[in-house]
Amino acid sequence: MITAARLGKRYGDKVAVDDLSFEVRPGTVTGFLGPNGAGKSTTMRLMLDLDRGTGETRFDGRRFETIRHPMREIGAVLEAKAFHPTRTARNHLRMLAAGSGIPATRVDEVLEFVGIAEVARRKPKGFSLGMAQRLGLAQALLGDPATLILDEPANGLDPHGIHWLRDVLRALAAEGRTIFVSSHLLSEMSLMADELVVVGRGRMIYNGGVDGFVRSFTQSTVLVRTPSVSMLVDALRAVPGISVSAEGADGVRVSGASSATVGDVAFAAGVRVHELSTTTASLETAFMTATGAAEEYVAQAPAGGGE
Ligand SMILES: Nc1ncnc2c1ncn2[C@@H]1O[C@H](COP(=O)(O)OP(=O)(O)OP(=O)(O)O)[C@@H](O)[C@H]1O
Repeated sequence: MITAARLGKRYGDKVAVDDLSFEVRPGTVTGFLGPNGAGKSTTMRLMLDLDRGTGETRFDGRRFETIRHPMREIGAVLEAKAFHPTRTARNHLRMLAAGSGIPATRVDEVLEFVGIAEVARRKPKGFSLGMAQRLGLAQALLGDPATLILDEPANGLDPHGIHWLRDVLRALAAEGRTIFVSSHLLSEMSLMADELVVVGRGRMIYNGGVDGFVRSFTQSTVLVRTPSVSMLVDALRAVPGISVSAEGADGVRVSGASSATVGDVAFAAGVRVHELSTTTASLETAFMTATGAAEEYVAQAPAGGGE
């Protein structure tokens, strides 16, 4: 369990992280989302005592600085390409293993596990971003830690790599580990994460389950197909709070009511229904709504768009 309490960080006048508190529970993948510049990397650095700020983070009740062999308890990758410039990938890991009392045999095990055993005798300098990400994950897993903190681990991975990462993180969580992972890939996050911490301009926007996030920041709608569109529209318009719009020749899109309510209204009005389905918005839509006002860097619309 990670407990982050009142984390804060300023750069001059700029508040990068503003009083953030959250918990990351074992057995779950917790996604850390936020627009560019929202304070995700700074928060992760604060959690690992790599930056000075306010507040404190505890890992199973203990502060990072009091943990004797951090690699054996907390695996972290904050920068994809932070490796020794002249050592081979394998030697880089062997050196880290030796420093933390981890047997050298574990190095080949993790290199195999992340799928880069073939290039282990090359220098990471020449690695693609995807290969570097895999080496980073190998490094994080070296000490078989119960906690993983990963900043944008999917960045640079191809679709197969992303799929693989998702399976790996879910499997590691299923073993009871605590996994905190930031990402910009929202569709991936919706498949990978159970819980979310969403920040904007350093502040907490949402902390809770993925489904709850989508429900809180989007509105699901109900689609009805019926041969009696006008009868149904009249019946629905009589109900306060419901709004309707046409969807093709035989469809009605309904906002502000559950499918059960819509079905009951149709039944009471004697309207035959051929389809009744709920459309839930995506995590991406929820993210855009939740963080729209908290975006740090907003691109200008291209000039001469010819609207
Ligand atoms: N060393 C620094 N000096 C000054 N400002 C900084 C420094 N590092 C970060 N910041 C500022 O703090 C804020 C948070 O940055 P941070 O890198 O933590 O955001 P992020 O959510 O990780 O962004 P991204 O998704 O783009 O990686 C930003 O406004 C950034 O410009």
